[in-house]
Amino acid sequence: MSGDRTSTTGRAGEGEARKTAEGLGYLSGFGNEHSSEAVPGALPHGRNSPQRAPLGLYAEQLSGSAFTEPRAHNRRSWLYRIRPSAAHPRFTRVDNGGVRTAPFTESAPDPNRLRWNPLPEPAPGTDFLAGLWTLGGNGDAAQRTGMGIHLYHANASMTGRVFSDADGELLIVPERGGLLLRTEFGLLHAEPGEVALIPRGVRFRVELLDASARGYVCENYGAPFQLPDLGPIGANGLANARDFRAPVAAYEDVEGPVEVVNKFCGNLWHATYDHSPLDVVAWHGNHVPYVYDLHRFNVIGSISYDHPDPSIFTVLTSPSDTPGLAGVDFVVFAPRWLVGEDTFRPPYFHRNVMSEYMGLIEGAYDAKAAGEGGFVPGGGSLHNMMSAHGPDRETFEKASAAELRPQKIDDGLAFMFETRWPVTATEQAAQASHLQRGYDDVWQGLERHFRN
Ligand SMILES: O=C(O)Cc1cc(O)ccc1O
Ligand SMILES: [Fe+2]
Repeated sequence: MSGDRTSTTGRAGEGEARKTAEGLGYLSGFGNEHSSEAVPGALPHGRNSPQRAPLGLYAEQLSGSAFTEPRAHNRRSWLYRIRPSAAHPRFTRVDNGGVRTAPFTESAPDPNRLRWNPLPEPAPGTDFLAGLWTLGGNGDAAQRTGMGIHLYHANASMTGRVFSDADGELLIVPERGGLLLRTEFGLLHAEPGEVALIPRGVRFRVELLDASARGYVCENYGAPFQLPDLGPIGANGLANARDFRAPVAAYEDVEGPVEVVNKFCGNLWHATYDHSPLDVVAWHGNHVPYVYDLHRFNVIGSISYDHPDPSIFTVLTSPSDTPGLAGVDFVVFAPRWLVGEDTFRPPYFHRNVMSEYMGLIEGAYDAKAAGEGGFVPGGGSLHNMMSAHGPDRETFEKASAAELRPQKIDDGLAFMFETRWPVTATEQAAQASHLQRGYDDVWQGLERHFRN
């Protein structure tokens, strides 16, 4: 793909960005050593940092792991750009808007089950960054542990500004409205049902492909997401590595003021550059943005009896220092067949040492009644460490009486951010008007059936 020389930022709803998003080229594979050049000859061969980089470009390394981390976890990319990133003026603080960062100390961690409706309509002219709203999280961004859970609701493209997050990588889960992500590495297109990942520190701009856009973001402060081990599942299955797509190089050669907003240790800082930092003409490496279509997930489940634990639905995992204990797992509940014999098929009643934030991308979820005031697309639930939850009354009654024929669950797409540390809600989330204050009621009226 040739260099995208000019910035076509476009207004929300304009066809321009969608046209650009269609037919984008991609590089396939997870964690690969990719390479890409927007102009032939821009990528040096045989070395990373020649005395003079090709075409008068500057060579720059972007490290996503310590230099010394084991090869299997080492992440870095080499960027060949019009100006080095170092050529920038001083950053100064700007208002954090709705963005909050760990440690989350504004409110006490709450053992109650919490559920929210979707974010309210934003004011006209709200872009992705202005529309980011933090629900809560855990850990400590400066210690590089834990995560932030955000939602976004935007009705304008980012124009004249780009964003980067030093605190963590961003897993963007669109629920409504397509996104065109212009990154230092090239362009990514993410529709609802797909997810996009922007690595720590990578500059990007979000353009809307529809009049508005809504979704979820997991800001992972910890180790970069990786594919889970498959163990006895074997060499294939769950999210297959080849279905992850990285962009091909595309650059902007824009001289003129561009606002760069940098999230650093919980605060937003900005500087006005005299050029666009999306000026990378070629790159190679494995610290790269990517998109993944959740419909490609190979769902594995029980073909005999019982409801398996949802760890088999793990798309990506961010390991912590303890093997098997994730800082955060990204889990998807994708269309699948249920065939279990003599089995209560929806999610079971449970209390979990892990904490679970769930969102809904489309349709309904099989443990919860759908519809207004329930678990709806764009809404979310938080079931913190050891809080008792599971099917609501209506689901329990139906599933206990259902005839156990093979059943296709294909009316929804839900996901979970599951984490080893309790999630503390922000003050704005704890007080939000869109918090469902009667959520506990869904488990009221579960009748006593005991006979002795
Ligand atoms: O609470 C939830 O709905 C998530 C979940 C799903 C499942 O199938 C089993 C356990 C679990 O926590
Ligand atoms: Fe659960």
